[in-house]
Amino acid sequence: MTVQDPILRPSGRRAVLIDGKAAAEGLDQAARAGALELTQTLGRPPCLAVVLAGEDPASQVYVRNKVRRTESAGMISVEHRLPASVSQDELLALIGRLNIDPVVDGILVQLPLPAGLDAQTVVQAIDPAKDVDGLTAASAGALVLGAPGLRPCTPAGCVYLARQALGDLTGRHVVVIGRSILVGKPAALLFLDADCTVSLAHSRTRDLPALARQADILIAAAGRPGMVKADWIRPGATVIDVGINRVARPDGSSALTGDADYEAALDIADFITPVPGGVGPMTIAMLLINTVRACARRAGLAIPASVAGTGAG
Ligand SMILES: NC(=O)C1=CN([C@@H]2O[C@H](COP(=O)(O)OP(=O)(O)OC[C@H]3O[C@@H](n4cnc5c(N)ncnc54)[C@H](OP(=O)(O)O)[C@@H]3O)[C@@H](O)[C@H]2O)C=CC1
Ligand SMILES: Nc1nc(=O)c2c([nH]1)NC[C@@H]1CN(c3ccc(C(=O)N[C@@H](CCC(=O)O)C(=O)O)cc3)C=[N+]21
Repeated sequence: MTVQDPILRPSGRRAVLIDGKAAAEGLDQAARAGALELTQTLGRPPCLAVVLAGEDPASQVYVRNKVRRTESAGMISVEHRLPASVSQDELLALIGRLNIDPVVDGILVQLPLPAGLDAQTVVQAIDPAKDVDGLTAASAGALVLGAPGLRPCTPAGCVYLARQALGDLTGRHVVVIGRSILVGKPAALLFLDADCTVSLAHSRTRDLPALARQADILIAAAGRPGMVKADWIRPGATVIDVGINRVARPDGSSALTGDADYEAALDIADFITPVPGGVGPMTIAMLLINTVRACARRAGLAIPASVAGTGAG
């Protein structure tokens, strides 16, 4: 598939949805096959430990789906839910225990952490061999250097979905909105690795709508519902919507929505990821794949063939 010249685009055609849920199911199968192979060799399944402090809504959605999918991929999921009042020292002590626990292969600390806790100190305490989120200095350094390592899951999912829609990404202009350590910054580096030309935008960027309009691929990762308007999107562009925002409905219930004005974007973009059903499921798929990889590496085994060509890095 290629992006069509906007002039040739038949009027009235709507954007093609990039089905993150279906892509994630395929990757989950690969992770499952890898987990089975490791279980047979090691006599125990790969194990992911998740630390959730406080009540961030996007994190709650993540944890719910992650536990289910880790288990259905034949891996063990251990959850550590802590109150928002947990101290930095308690959190560091827990990570210390998980680091030395021989049957824990992956450690993920949900971000953002509650106020008063220093996310950098906590994340950097994770053993890089277990850093399935790809956030430690060792993983981030490997990403910058182009060395092998565990890559951040959400950005890896964005690249995967962009490739699925567009094929080779060489030379495409990618505008990433958001520069967090979790999403925006590593996304910029991964698209750079895919030979894209990358602009990294943030809250101090001047004339963001004009910059966004130059994007062949627009990555929306600001956490601002509806921020990306129709006139921010170049006709024929691909929109990858990372935002997971819980918004109140008039009837008092709540819905998940992304950072793009989705309905309006459908008339302008050629390809778009929905929320839900886009990047979110891919994040979990990449996490499962990273857990299989971490488990194999820690045991000194080859990466199982089923996951070797997937993910990033
Ligand atoms: N789908 C998924 O799997 C995942 C989804 N998410 C979601 O993605 C979103 C972003 O997450 P995360 O990166 O952790 O969030 P952060 O809050 O850590 O970072 C947000 C970034 O967006 C920038 N930003 C905020 N407002 C604006 C604005 N008005 N104009 C331009 N830039 C802006 C900020 O700029 P500055 O640095 O200048 O402050 C910052 O760099 C959230 O909705 C989160 O829930 C996150 C992880 C995974
Ligand atoms: N250290 C860390 N790493 C993260 O990757 C991380 C994090 N902290 N904190 C929170 C955000 C958010 N996040 C999501 C992942 C998947 C879905 C997900 O499964 N979304 C489904 C939701 C479906 C539904 O349940 O409604 C979808 O979009 O289709 C959501 C949100 C990961 N994050």
